[in-house]
Amino acid sequence: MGLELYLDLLSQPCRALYIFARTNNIPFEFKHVELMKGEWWRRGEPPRNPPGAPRGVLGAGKVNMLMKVPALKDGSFTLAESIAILLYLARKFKTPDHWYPADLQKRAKVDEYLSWQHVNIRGKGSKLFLTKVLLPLLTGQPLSPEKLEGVTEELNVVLKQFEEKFLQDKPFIVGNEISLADLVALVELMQPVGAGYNLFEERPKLAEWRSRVEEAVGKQLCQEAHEGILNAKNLTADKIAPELLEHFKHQLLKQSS
Ligand SMILES: N[C@@H](CCC(=O)N[C@@H](CS)C(=O)NCC(=O)O)C(=O)O
Repeated sequence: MGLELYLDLLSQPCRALYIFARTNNIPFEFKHVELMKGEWWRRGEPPRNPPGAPRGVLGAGKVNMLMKVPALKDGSFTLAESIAILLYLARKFKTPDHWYPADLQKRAKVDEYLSWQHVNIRGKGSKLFLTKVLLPLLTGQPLSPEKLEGVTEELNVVLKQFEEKFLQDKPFIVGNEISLADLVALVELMQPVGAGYNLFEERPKLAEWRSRVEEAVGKQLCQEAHEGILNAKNLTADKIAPELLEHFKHQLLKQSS
């Protein structure tokens, strides 16, 4: 059995894997897990999965023990966590060195960004997306300008750090060539763009970096991977599984309290 990747391209880490695998000609079977339909949600455990409810594509934890996307299955081997999966693919398929350089210090700089981004770029970008796109669907009310300003400001703080501390004046995060750090950064930065906050507009340095990253992996591939998220502004509540809406409601209310 060949390599399987369980993905939904609305998810940032899934897009990173998809683009990485495609741009490096890594053969894989695309297993689509529809997040908005709550497929991942059916974990086989109450109260999330009432008795008799269908099991999701992730097979109640058999493919990803954490029941999230992305997930990898390679024969009988399974793996969770996008960064671990990216590294597994880079090593197994011996992708070009620049993605995860053998040079000790260059590699450490990739690791530095990958370690930082989780609660910073990813955390704040996801929060803006959930607040701007999903919260109004849950409450049926437009978002208050104060709330929007608050989450946007949190994101702006980490964007400034990204630009000034990580990117500086280099073409890519680790110098002259694209690495996993750039790819992971790009997919995360596109999430707020999908929510209607075009953060590149007033940041020419980031906009130029974005073009370089897209050029390096292929503009068409990037466009294809981001098509869904760039239409996310048009999401309506009826497209989202009710249990998922309920979950997000709790999550967002907790975050904003
Ligand atoms: N740290 C994980 C994050 C995975 C993750 O949060 N996936 C989301 C989609 S972006 C998901 O499956 N959410 C469903 C859930 O939280 O149960 C990774 O990088 O793979």
